[in-house]
Amino acid sequence: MPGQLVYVMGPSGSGKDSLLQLAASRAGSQLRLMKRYITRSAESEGEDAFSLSPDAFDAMQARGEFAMSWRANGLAYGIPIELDNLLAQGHTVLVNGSRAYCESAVQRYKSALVVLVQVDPPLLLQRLLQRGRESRQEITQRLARNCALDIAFMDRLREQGARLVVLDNSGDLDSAVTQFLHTIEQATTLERQ
Ligand SMILES: Nc1ncnc2c1ncn2[C@@H]1O[C@H](COP(=O)(O)OP(=O)(O)O)[C@@H](O)[C@H]1O
Ligand SMILES: O=P(O)(O)OC[C@H]1O[C@H](OP(=O)(O)OP(=O)(O)O)[C@H](O)[C@@H]1O
Repeated sequence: MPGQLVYVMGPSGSGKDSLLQLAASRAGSQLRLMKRYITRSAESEGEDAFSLSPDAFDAMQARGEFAMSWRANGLAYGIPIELDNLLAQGHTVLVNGSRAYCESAVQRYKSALVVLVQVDPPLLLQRLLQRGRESRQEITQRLARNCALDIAFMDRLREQGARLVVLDNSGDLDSAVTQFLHTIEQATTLERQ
């Protein structure tokens, strides 16, 4: 039985990492959360990711050790090729993705469930400030990225036949995670019928 990729994306600060961590802890072994390789200092708060230098990242990429990779926010992000093994073994795998990369992701993983996390815009700045990981300038750049992204990607994803779900995380995290897990359950049940 093939596995299911759940590709989660959304603006910085929308709560992707929080949703993924809590969903993975609630679901236990039923879900696998891919740990990312990011050229971000290991000291940075928040996401449990492998930290590596840009040169080390480029070397991994050159060796084909990433199933997916992209660059944004002055950083490089890699999803290890182990993802393909987990999917082949039938696992449901969660990935913290990128909106700018999502069309490439769906081209490679055609049955992916794409979850766009959304938050009321006024909340976004508040949450990024609350997280306290980025400088005010970096926060401004991340918010500006949202405006620069071509929102037609959602229509293009649907034209590609992608399964796209929008998840609102403006309320409490627990409710959003419950909705997220329910969405995954529905998608994996449908996929396997
Ligand atoms: N539903 C929520 N309610 C309140 N705070 C939240 C919620 N979801 C996430 N947060 C907080 O908002 C900040 C950004 O969340 P994070 O998961 O890092 O977002 P992303 O990974 O999308 O950048 C963090 O400080 C996190 O604790
Ligand atoms: O193309 P975009 O949708 O804008 O995403 C760009 C990158 O930013 C986010 O990661 P990161 O962990 O650096 O930021 P975040 O935790 O603040 O989302 C996201 O996971 C992507 O890797």
